[in-house]
Amino acid sequence: MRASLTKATTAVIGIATFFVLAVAALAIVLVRDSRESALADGKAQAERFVTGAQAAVNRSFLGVDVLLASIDSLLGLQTMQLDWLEAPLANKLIEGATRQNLLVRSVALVDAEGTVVASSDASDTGQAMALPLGFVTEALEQQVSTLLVSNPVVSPSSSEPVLYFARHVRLADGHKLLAVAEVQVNLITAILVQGADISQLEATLERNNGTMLASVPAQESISGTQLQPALGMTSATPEAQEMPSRLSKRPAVVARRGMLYGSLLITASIPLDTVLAEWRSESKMIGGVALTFILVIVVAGVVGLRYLHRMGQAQRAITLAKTTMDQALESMESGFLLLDAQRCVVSWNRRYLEIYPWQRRLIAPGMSFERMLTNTAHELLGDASDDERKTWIASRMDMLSQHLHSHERVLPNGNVIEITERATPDGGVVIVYQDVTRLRQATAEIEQLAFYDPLTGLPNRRLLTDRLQQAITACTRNGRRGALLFMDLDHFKTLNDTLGHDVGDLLLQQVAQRVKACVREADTVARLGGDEFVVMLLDLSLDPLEAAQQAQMVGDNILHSLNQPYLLNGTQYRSSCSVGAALFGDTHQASAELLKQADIAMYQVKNAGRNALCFFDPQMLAAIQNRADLESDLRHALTAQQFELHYQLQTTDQGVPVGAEALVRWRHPQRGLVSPQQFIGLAEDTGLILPLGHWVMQTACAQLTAWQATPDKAALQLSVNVSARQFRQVDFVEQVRGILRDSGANPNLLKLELTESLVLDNVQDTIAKMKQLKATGVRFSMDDFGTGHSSLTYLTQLPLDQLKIDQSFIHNIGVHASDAVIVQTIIGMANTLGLEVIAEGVETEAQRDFLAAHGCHLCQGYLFAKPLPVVEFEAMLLLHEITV
Ligand SMILES: Nc1nc2c(ncn2[C@@H]2O[C@H](COP(=O)(O)OP(=O)(O)OP(=O)(O)O)[C@@H](O)[C@H]2O)c(=O)[nH]1
Repeated sequence: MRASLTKATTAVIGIATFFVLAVAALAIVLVRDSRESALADGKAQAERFVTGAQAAVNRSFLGVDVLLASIDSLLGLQTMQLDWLEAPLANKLIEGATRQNLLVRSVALVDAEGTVVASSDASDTGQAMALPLGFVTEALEQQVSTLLVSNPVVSPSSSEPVLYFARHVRLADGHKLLAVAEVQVNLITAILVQGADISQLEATLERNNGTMLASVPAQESISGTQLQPALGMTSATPEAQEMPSRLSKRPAVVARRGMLYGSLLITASIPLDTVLAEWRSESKMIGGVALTFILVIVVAGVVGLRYLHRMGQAQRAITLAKTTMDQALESMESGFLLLDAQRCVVSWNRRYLEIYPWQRRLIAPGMSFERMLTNTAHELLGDASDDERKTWIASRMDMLSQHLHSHERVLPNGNVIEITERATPDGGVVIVYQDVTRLRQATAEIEQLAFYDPLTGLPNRRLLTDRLQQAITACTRNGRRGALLFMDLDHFKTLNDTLGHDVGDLLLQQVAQRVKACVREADTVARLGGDEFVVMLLDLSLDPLEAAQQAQMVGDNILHSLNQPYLLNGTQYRSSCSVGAALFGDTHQASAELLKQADIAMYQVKNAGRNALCFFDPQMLAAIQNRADLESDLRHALTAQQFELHYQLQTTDQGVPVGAEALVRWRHPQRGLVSPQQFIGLAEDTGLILPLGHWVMQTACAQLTAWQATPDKAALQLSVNVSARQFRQVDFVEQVRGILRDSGANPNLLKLELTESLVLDNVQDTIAKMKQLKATGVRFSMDDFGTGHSSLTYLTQLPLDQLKIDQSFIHNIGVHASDAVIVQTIIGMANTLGLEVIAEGVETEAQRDFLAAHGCHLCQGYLFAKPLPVVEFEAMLLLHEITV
């Protein structure tokens, strides 16, 4: 393409140059020819002129010659002697003859001395005639009388330049006389010009030796002088020549003609300026036209070259764009195949051949796509019959014609190729092949992560919910039943805590395997998280009872399977699980609702002792709903100031008040007074125990401060229960100190009651915190003592002040002998350790007496007082009603 452009450029330059040269050459030829012709015309004109002048001057000179020659016979000189000549008569005769000739001014007859013998002007007779020197002698010495013409001289009579013409005549006595005619030069020049009107013409009458006799224009200054070069006579009618003009010496065409009279000739010079004047304007015109042509050719050439240059630029741009496009296509991550409107291959890229390596040996521009498909069919459908292959090819061609845009194919190597087809404006098709193997793998992985539990590979909550919703819809439609088994491993936390999280994971994986083995393929086993699994059973009986039996059977199988020993990292382990079951299919329920039902049933099993299966009971749902409502109310109770403290008296066995236990009460606007048994557990589960505990501590300390101001109550101690969560707070010690500081209560009167389980949970932390608080004066009592696994070891380490015997033992005094023994032991232990001991739940005098008899002199119980609001409590103290 580039070479052809270069050729075209060269051709344009060549053609333009050729035409320019041709026009220039033609112009030069025309100009030269025209010059030649102008010169020829000029020469012809000069020759015509000189020929005419020659004839005219010859005629005039002949007239003068005849006049002079006739003098002889006119005067009869041949028959007379000189003495016989009668001058007056001769004068008259001569005058008469002279008058016949217009050219001649006068004619005289002179002797050898130059004296006028007779003359047309009678006055001259006898006078010496002023002839040029030697003229008379030369004329007389002629052997044969011929006309002799003198050089120009100024006539003495007319003072004008004249020429003298002379011829001698012989007298009878042998004397020679000379007949002389005087002719004015200007008359000769007039004859010479003949009225011709040739611009800047120079005409001369001269001798062969160059002596000029007359000229046009008249040149008196050089008249008689010799013109150079002397032209002489070469031929009778020599051609005109280019040479300097005779007078002004300017370049000219010069023609000449010899006269009848020997040595005289006539020249005509026409300057080249005149000759070539017309040629010059013609040349200018030719030059102008040629120049115009040349300009047109040059402009056309330049336009052509510019067009070619632009074409070259456009071609370079196209080439660059094509190269860029080719590079882009080659570096494309996708395969690319371009088909024309006839579905034949136009182009493809490297990636296409990487995806379809078997096309390498076959593909070629112009090959039909159908043929390529035949090749592909052999690779993709190795075992297929010819008919199957043909069908495959036909369907593929069909797809191509329909422009389905995008579809996928799996190659024999497992790669997934997405094929996208787009129609091109010229009816062809661009097919893009993208390897989406990784994308599909990633999608599958994402799906796995989104819908499956990574630990067990089981469907997760999301997928279960989805499938459950579908199953509920399907069951509602076909009337069949399904069941949901909600499973939670028993005491799984203990396994985690004892053998570690990794071992816990192993158990979860084995549980997943075992549960899967207990159900059919169509059923779903999912892990919700932690140790919670759900089994969704499908296609159970239409009859609800039968369906429940089928679910029970599967559930029992699962329980049995999970009860079998596990081998976890070489350690044998036994586990069980609790299963809650819920049937679905009779009405359309939300999946969340069903899950909740099965969950409730599972909690029922947990409460009932675990390792069993229980179907969902609607009453249980009501209880749970109630608990949820209570929780919601509890959250608002603090801000709504619905809590209050009641105080239960602590006294000596003699009824002397020593203090009180602060007990929290919830006065609900609708429910009335809610007992702590109903809400303390809930507050602990929800974490609300923390703000509640803080409020109790603040209120109790404020009360202590208030009592300090009244002498009868200033010594009362106040016991406050502390929950485990509250005590475990990192800043618990700080909180108590802060409350004491803010309230101004005496720390020695504040007694914190801790349970055995709290203390045992983290003995070291408990001791540390107790010691810190003890340092500020706070006292400690061990609540519910005797119910836990108390050991002497930690009792000795704890900075306790008091043991509080649990009311269950007090209640059984006199009922179970063993409990009475326990009470005695506790009292003994307290005495041994130097601790105070107090009994709670003292309701009878017998109990009080038993306790007093065995050394426990502090009591709390209905026998002395019930828990009372502060006003009533204080009123009770005032009335001293304690008279037991
Ligand atoms: N190993 C392991 N433990 C987990 C995982 N997810 C949650 N857990 C633990 O599973 C335990 C679940 O305990 P719960 O079901 O609440 O209590 P439990 O000990 O099984 O007691 P019950 O269910 O009342 O019998 C918690 O200790 C969680 O920390 C997990 O992916 N792997």
